[in-house]
Amino acid sequence: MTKHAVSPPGRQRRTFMLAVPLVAFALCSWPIGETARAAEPGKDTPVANLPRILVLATGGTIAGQADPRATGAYKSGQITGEQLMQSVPGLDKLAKLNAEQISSIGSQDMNDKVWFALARRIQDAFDKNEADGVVITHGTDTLEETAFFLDNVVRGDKPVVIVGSMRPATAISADGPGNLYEAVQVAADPRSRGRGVIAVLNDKIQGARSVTKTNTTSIETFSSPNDGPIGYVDTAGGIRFMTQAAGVKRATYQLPAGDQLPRVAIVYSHANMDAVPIEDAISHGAKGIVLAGVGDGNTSKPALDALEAAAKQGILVVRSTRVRSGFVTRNVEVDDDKNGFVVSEDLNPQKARVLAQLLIASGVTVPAELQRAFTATW
Ligand SMILES: NC(=O)C[C@H](N)C(=O)O
Repeated sequence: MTKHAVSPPGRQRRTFMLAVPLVAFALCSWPIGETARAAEPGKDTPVANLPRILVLATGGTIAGQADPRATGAYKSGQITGEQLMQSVPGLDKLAKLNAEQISSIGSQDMNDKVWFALARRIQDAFDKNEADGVVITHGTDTLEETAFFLDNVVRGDKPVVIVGSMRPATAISADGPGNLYEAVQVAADPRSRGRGVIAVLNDKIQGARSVTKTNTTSIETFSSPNDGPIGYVDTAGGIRFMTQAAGVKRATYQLPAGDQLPRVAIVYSHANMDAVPIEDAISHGAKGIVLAGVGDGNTSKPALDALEAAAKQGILVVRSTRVRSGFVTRNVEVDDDKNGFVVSEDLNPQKARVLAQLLIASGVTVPAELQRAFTATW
């Protein structure tokens, strides 16, 4: 050890006292690029300069209220979007807000009618330049399907953010107000443009293709098993985008006329699987069948035979998986080329179903084209 390796105690203290303010100054003035908060509207932004955010309320637990029937019981979709916004202090400093009620349902009741109404309203608001961004308040049960549907049918690059909560508005430590605040923060931020429909819950920003609900009741429920969040947001630190969302579409498909998508069934595979659920789906008029297969989108011999027969009848058969992460790959244990099947890649069964519906509605039948539609750019 040299004699300079250990400084005398007085010098150490002086160096330390000098270093602390220097480091603090450096940290405060460090240019933090994408994380910079300057782009975000704040308390000093004049109202006239605030972005215009259209809030479309659909119901869900975020709008839920306690039900006296039992402790912990509640009903979804009890309060309006307007009431929800009023319960969040400081929201009006982030954006000029305008709320519209599209529906008041738990998202277990989400349906094509509400999807079409949402898609048409958002498109109209963007086409007529009525809004700089949209926030959709939604139940969490089917939030990922709505996000994915809208990503495929709403054109443009203005932010569309979907938000929900796991605890009703009347709960102790309700997560809705914080989530809504962060959703508006993200929708109001120009850096959110061009990222497709994004979900904001519990401080995470996640892409429509990847995001999925992974826990029945915890507030830490949404994750993106194959690629993780695209960014983070919190009321103190602002927004940090880390990466681009996978497979961003923001419209490839036209909304079909009317307000209904073609019937596509999801068939869940398991041990000792027979062909009955597949035959049922066909007899009820399914135009497509998505297999929530075991492993890499596999299923039993009788079920495979029934699916092959379905594909021969012109029913679109998509192999997905009941496994939470990973990809379903073509022609591994199943001969997709021979059977006329499509694989869902990373799309879970519920999202593969939405895409199958849009493809059928668009009249796409060429196998290579169908398969291409399921393949994301990574
Ligand atoms: N946390 C929730 O929002 C669940 C509720 N069932 C819904 O999806 O509307």
